[in-house]
Amino acid sequence: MNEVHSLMTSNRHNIHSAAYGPLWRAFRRNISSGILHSSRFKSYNTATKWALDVLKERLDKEAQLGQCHVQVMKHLKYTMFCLLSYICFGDKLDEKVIGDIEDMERNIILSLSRFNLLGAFPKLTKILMPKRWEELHELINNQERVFVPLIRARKEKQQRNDGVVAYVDTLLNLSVPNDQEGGVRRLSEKEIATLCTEFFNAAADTTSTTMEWIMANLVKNPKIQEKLYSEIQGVVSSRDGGEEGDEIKDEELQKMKYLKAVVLEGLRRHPPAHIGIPHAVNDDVILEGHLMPRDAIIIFTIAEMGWDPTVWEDPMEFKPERFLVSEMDGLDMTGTREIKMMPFGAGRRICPGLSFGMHLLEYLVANLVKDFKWTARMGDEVDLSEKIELTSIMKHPLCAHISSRMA
Ligand code: HEM
Repeated sequence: MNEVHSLMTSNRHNIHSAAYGPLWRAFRRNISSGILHSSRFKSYNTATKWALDVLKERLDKEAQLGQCHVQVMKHLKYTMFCLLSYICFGDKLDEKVIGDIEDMERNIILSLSRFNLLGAFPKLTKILMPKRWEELHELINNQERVFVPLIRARKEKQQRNDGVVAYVDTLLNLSVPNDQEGGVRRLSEKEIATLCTEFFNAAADTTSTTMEWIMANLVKNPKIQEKLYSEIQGVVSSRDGGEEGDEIKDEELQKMKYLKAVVLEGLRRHPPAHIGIPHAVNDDVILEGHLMPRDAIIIFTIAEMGWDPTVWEDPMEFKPERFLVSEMDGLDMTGTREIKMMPFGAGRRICPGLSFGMHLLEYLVANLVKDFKWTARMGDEVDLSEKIELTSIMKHPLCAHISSRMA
């Protein structure tokens, strides 16, 4: 792995990198059919419930301090880091450690594009840009300083068999082809640290950004929020007397068609990635009469697909009802049958976190709407202008007024 890949493996102008392929493929398989497969969701119940409690507590606290106004995004981000660190290392981490991971990942994201040139021309840039190389090494050292102790602690716990399967366990057990000597080998601690960064960066921003957009639209459209709340109440009030807890559970989420429609509409109207990660064509392909030459770089315009007026009526409006009509039943988001929208990409490189991402969005939206009424601040309009960072974020972050529904 070269130094630039040591920050994020998918930071690719290495799309063609044969040397990198096997490790990346093993990582993908490990996520989609292993740690984040839908059969595992139940085993994350403790983690998701904990993250939800942290989120509600933080929202409550800020609301009490600031006349019920909350800056939503910072809490969503922190919540995602709580949840992902639990899944990654198999336990609740301290606030300080979670904060360190969040800061470190943010620094990496913000500076990643500065290192593309180093990866493309390492020899030349080592002479011409020594400061930038120093900066890169500093980020890599920091990544290892934060993650390696956590990886080692997890390794020890794994030996004591605590009954939890953490993401890091699956990486410690992973075998990848050994390029130099043939056969297979285990991942080094440094490689595992890089894959942890990949995991946090792929999952935290995408999910929290989408959550913020959905909540902003629910604030802007009180009727949609009330319709969703009615659905939630309907499901919750039909609980058997014996059912415990006030949190909405997986089985209950399955019964909520309008909730799913709200989440899908959020992903269609505000996909966090406006364009996909660049892909390359393996061989010459003729597509609808156009030649795509071998090695051509292809970038899918994800947002434009979801806004196509020939496919979607009033595409720029937020209308979850469009997903309730029969033609939308079983909408294919994997690109296997058709592509109407592809917020998670499509085909072989589709997001391996699709099912988990959808599950999380439904779980968080349902529970936040069940417990709080979300409204705009007095005299304030929710502004849905966008700004592109790593993902497409709200130019004016959502600041909402919340009030407890229990009162
Ligand atoms: C709202 C939630 C999410 C959205 C909208 C989303 C979207 C995407 C998109 C558009 C891609 C690029 C696909 C392509 O190259 O064609 C991607 C890749 C990826 N996503 Fe997600 N994602 C989400 C959540 C997650 C989660 C929870 C994880 C868990 C770790 C995850 C892990 C990844 C990884 C590892 C890749 C790179 C896959 C590869 O290059 O082969 N994502 N995601």
